[in-house]
Amino acid sequence: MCFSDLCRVRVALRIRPKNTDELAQGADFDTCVELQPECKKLKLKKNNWASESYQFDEIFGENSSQKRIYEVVAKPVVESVLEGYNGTVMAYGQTGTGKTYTVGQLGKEDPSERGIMVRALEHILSSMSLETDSVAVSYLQLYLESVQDLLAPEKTNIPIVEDPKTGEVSLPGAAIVEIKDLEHVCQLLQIGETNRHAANTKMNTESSRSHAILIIHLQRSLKIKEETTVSIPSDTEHTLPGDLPLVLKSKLLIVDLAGSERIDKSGSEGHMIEEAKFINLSLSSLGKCINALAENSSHIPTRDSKLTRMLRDSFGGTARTSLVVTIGPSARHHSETSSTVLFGQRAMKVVNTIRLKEEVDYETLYKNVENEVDHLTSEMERQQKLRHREKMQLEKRLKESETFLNDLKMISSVQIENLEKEKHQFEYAVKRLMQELEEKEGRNNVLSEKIVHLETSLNEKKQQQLESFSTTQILAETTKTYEKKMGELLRELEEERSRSASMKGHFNVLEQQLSDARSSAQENMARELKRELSKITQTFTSQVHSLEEKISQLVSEKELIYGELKSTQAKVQDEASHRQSLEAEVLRLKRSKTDNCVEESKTLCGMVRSGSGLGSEAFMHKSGNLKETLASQRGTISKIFEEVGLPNVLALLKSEELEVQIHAVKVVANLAAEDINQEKIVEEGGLDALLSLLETSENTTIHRATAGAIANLAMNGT
Ligand SMILES: Nc1ncnc2c1ncn2[C@@H]1O[C@H](COP(=O)(O)OP(=O)(O)OP(=O)(O)O)[C@@H](O)[C@H]1O
Repeated sequence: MCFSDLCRVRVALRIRPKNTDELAQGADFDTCVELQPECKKLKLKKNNWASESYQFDEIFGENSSQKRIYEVVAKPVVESVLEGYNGTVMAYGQTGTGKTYTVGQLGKEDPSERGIMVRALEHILSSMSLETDSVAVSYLQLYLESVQDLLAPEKTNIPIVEDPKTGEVSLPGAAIVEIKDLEHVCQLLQIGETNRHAANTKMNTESSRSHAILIIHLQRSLKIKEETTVSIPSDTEHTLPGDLPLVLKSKLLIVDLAGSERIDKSGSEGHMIEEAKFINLSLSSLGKCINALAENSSHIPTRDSKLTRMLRDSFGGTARTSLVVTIGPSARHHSETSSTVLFGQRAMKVVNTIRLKEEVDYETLYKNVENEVDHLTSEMERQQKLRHREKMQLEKRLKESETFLNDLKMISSVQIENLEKEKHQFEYAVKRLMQELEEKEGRNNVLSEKIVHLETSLNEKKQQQLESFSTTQILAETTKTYEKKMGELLRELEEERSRSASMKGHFNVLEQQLSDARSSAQENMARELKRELSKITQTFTSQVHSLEEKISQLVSEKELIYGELKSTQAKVQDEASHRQSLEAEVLRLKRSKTDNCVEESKTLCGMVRSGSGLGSEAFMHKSGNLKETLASQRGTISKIFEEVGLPNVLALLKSEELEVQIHAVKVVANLAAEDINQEKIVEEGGLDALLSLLETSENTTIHRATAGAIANLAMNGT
């Protein structure tokens, strides 16, 4: 990428202050310059005859500071160099007029004395970043047409090479030292100054016989975007991928030319004359080139001297160029001053075509690519090693996994077999438990049925026992009544016996009377009495017989009742024991059922969730049913009682049909069980009816029911 611009060589004139030596030479120190600084014009005087005025870009008088000269002369060039253009700042003038002072003064003790070289580097360093940009210097001197390295004095005869295509001048072999900071700059310039060959001349003992050239190489980094088409010097277009390290390369030449004086004037002798010839050759060659450029000549004799070859770019080239021409004020040096002024005037006519050139930093690019290749190679090797290691590890793991898998398979097959066995065992156990459960359920059902049955029978037994107990009570009562009756009968018998005895006494009396009557002839009467007696006797005997029969009947009945009582008591006892055993059995069965249920629930826990729900619930249900039946019977009887009426029911006790009697007596017995009915039954003659039924009936059911009813009535307090 190139940008071109026309730029005239700028020329400033600097007038050195009056020299102390010159002043010492005479109070009439004559000057040859007439200065008009504000119009930047100078007139040269000779023998008080002033010549025409010469105009310069800037004229610095005796009191001009180093700083001012830098800012006017060098600063624009330095700024241009920082932008990427080449630049040149030169000092041209007679020996001792202050070229070195203007350009190379280090100003170690007084910074204000610093010349253009130090100030330019200071300016450049402050304007660049040394992280991305670089500043390097070469410090050379051209002495007797030989280029020497002031930073490496052993390097002499350094060739000057021109790029045939670009015209770029380079000095291969010259040291290029990268600058770190200003201190480093001063050190390098000091080294260069020390090494600069200086020959004593008559005019100036410290006069520079060589041309000193400081080359400052600048490289500033630029970045361009991807896929940018870049024109590169090989005239081929390349599309370079990625960010390219583009750079702006520029260089600044600061040249402190050797004195431009005439040989005879400088007083050079022998070796010195040779020096002066070469110096003048370079300078005259430079002057010729400038003349040719100023006259737009087609031929520029740059190849005539090494100086013009080195400065090829500075005049008529692509560099922005500033020239400081230095003159002394003394009239004695009028001709040198005049030639210097004319040199400057010609130089002002030279126009350069400054050109900005960006180029790919192939060195950096190469380094970057090389680094990238190194990095990629090492990364590739690392990756290969890593992959190899990973492969080895994976193979190892694969083997381990295979072994593990085989082991696992074996273990799994054994476990599967064991599990199969266990499964079969469990299935068998479950089946067995299910069977047991079913059996237990069956047993429970049977037990529940048994319980229900036993409950029913127990209730019946209870009822029977209750009835037996009532019968026993009735029998006891009846026995008591009979005993009482028997006592009464026995008393009657005793009375009869006593009456009989008294009758016997009376009979004896009568027999005595009879015998007396016999004796006294009252035989008729006796017969009468005898008949009467036999009647009485018969009556009595029959009465006695009947009584005795009654007694014997009562005794037999009593014995019968006793027997029945005993058998009833035995029955009651049996039934009581039977009931106890039944209750015990019921309890046992309940317990057994509860145990079975617990066992069932334990057995089926987590396997089969089921329950019969029978047993006690069923028993309760049955028991409830029984109670309900009794209650309903009682209700029915009460209904019959209310509807039929008690006298009618009692009348049925005397029915000739046994079934009717049985039902009637059961009704009465049930009624007699209720307290509220008892008095009514007695009032209605029920007790007598029951007693007569007990006497007359031979049916045991009637006996039992009647006895129960009598017992209930007998228990009534009232
Ligand atoms: N503007 C100035 N102010 C003060 N002193 C100056 C000035 N110019 C030159 N000098 C002094 O004059 C002397 C000669 O200067 P300088 O060496 O710079 O001349 P020169 O042109 O470089 O000579 P040569 O060509 O022989 O090297 C030095 O001592 C320098 O300090």
